[in-house]
Amino acid sequence: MTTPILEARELVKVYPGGVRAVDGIGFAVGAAECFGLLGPNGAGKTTTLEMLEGVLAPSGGEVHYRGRPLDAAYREVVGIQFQATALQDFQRVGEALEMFARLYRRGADRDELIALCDLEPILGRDTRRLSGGQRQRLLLAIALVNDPELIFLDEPTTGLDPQSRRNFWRLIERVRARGTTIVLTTHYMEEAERLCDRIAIVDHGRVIAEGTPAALLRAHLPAAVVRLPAAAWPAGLALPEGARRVDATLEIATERLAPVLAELAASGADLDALRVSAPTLEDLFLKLTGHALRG
Ligand SMILES: Nc1ncnc2c1ncn2[C@@H]1O[C@H](COP(=O)(O)OP(=O)(O)OP(=O)(O)O)[C@@H](O)[C@H]1O
Repeated sequence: MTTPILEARELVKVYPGGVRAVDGIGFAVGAAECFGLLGPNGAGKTTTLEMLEGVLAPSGGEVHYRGRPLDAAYREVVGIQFQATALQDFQRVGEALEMFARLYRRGADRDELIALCDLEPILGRDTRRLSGGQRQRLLLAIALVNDPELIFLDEPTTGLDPQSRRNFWRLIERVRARGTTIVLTTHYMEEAERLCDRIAIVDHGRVIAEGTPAALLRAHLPAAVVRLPAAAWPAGLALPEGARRVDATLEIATERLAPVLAELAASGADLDALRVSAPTLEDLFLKLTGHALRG
């Protein structure tokens, strides 16, 4: 990791009524890094993010920015992607941008921001008449309006169709390429794998694993899983080493694919229905928690 810019230290949040939403979360985010909090609904991601943003007071622990506790100057250097409810009725896209820009001393170059977030074609559009993807682009531009060093995105693509989600990913990649530090929450493992340099997997208010997606997968799961219908395997022939039957499928988890494929080819088995897959963060989550990410 590069120099930490943001640190969560033993954060705890107990809501009135006793819900312990965050139960001792700690991690550090490097400058210019895209850091993801990945976890199922109710895991405590939003609560953690709001404490990092400085909008929710922790019940325990601290947030440090550049090595010091948060202070009044913090809101000038961070950008928060608000919910659509922050937009006012009878407001056009360009007007919304200007209204938010007036709240800060620092400001991004307006034309650059419009180009970055692809807002030119919809500047005159009523903010109530935007598609889901257009609304998210506007809310991202608003998060960037004070030219922040660090932005927070809470489930930025939830509810978007797959095409708009991919478009939004490209936009986040552009923002990251400019050197802006990004902290986001998501329950889409594909989003975390694609966008995040490092992730913390959160469950029941705690971090259960942290690292780069690739390192986490390498540490906990085989490099590849080969699957073949069990019926395709020649009767009487011993199963390949490491193979196990899962219902009507033969599964071989392996670190080295080539010898496994060579053995299968030599066996005379019908390989037409053979499938090779790389484990995903979803598999990892299932392995670490015993329950599915989307469940
Ligand atoms: N204002 C609140 N008062 C009481 N309990 C709350 C409050 N906000 C959240 N919670 C509870 O805290 C826990 C964590 O919620 P949180 O929204 O942080 O999780 P999350 O991982 O962001 O989930 P989601 O993806 O559904 O937003 C949940 O059990 C939730 O019901």
